[in-house]
Amino acid sequence: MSDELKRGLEGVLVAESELSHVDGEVGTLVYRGYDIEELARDASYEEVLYLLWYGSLPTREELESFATSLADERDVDEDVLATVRTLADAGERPMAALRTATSMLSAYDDGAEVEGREGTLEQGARITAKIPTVLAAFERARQGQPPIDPDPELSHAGNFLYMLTGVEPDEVSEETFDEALTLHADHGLNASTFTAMVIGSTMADVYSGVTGGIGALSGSLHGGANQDVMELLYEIHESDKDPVEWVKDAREAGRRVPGFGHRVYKVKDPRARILQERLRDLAAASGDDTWLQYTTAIEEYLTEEGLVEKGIAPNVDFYSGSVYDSMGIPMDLYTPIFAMSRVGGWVAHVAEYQADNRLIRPRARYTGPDSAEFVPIDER
Ligand SMILES: CC(=O)SCCNC(=O)CCNC(=O)[C@H](O)C(C)(C)COP(=O)(O)OP(=O)(O)OC[C@H]1O[C@@H](n2cnc3c(N)ncnc32)[C@H](O)[C@@H]1OP(=O)(O)O
Ligand SMILES: O=C([O-])CC(=O)C(=O)O
Repeated sequence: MSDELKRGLEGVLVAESELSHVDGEVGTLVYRGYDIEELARDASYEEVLYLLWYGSLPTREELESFATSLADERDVDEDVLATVRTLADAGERPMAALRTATSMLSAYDDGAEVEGREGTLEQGARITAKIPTVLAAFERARQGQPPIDPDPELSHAGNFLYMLTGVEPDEVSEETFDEALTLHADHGLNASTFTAMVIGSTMADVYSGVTGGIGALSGSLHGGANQDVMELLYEIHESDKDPVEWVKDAREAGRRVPGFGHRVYKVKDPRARILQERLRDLAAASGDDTWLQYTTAIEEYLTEEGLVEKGIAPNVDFYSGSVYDSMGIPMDLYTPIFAMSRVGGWVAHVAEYQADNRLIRPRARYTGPDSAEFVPIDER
């Protein structure tokens, strides 16, 4: 047994997976061998889910049947919607509300019809289908509005935007959002996926794994950074400072730049590259390139400063927020939207891991005292 301490489990190999591969030196990401750029451009989120869950890209017929069965699961029980309203009234943060509501969904799931991998995928599909409904209902409740019923005729991406606003999205918004969902669907053993896997490795149900995954994703070192980036951009905007000056000051004050740095990527994240392109398209279409200017200026400055050379480059969270903001989506929904996509990866990894399961249980080096004399409470 090796006694080498690997803080943060950096580089530790704990499983084999066919699902996705991140090449951090070159800056590529593939899902089951398919390059993320191609999938983002040419495949829908539903196709990507099918690929991750069932192992191959679907035929047209398979996709139609899969997308229909997913859309049929979008309705959420009235009790869960009532809880969502209660949470909104209490001022709960959307990511925490999503965590609570996702956990509650299990009370209204009669269980999988089959056992094992297929059962995990069956329940995982229900969770994946219902998360957008929960999230949109939460946002509507915060605005004092009733929820909008899901429309089974719309795509996963299109239906979410519709439930948020009550207006069917235009083609560009739907496609851009669908692309963002594809980009966020899976990413090796990131912290939230590992969390879901650890939970799954005890043979707990997939609701527990997904609920844990949401919790892990919410933190500022992981998915929470997309909201932090947008808050930073607004802070800069409202300060009337030049973005580069602002970042200089922040760095001098010892602040990390959210949306930069990654455990695996030592070069720019390919998803950041694609999202930056989408931001460019959205800015050209709207005539407002404020966020594009700010983010590009910050990236250029940090590149000149040698940060990128040191391997601290833009990650997916650096550009996603500006894309969502350009689509009029509130800032604190960005991380829940990440979860709405990543649930596909969590479910896929739990199903894959449980098929050849071994309890995940590492160890810590004990650094406490060897022995201590117990003193009864009244004598301390
Ligand atoms: C979807 C995702 O989860 S993508 C990641 C989203 N998170 C963020 O964007 C938050 C900002 N980034 C970070 O905090 C980090 O880069 C992490 C947590 C993502 C990865 O970090 P780790 O692999 O654990 O690296 P670690 O935290 O040890 O940092 C290594 C060095 O890079 C520096 N560094 C890392 N990220 C940044 C950053 N964003 N800004 C400035 N310096 C940074 C650290 O200060 C450290 O420098 P040092 O060795 O001189 O002390
Ligand atoms: O892989 C990671 O550590 C974080 C990340 O980019 C993701 O989860 O998408």
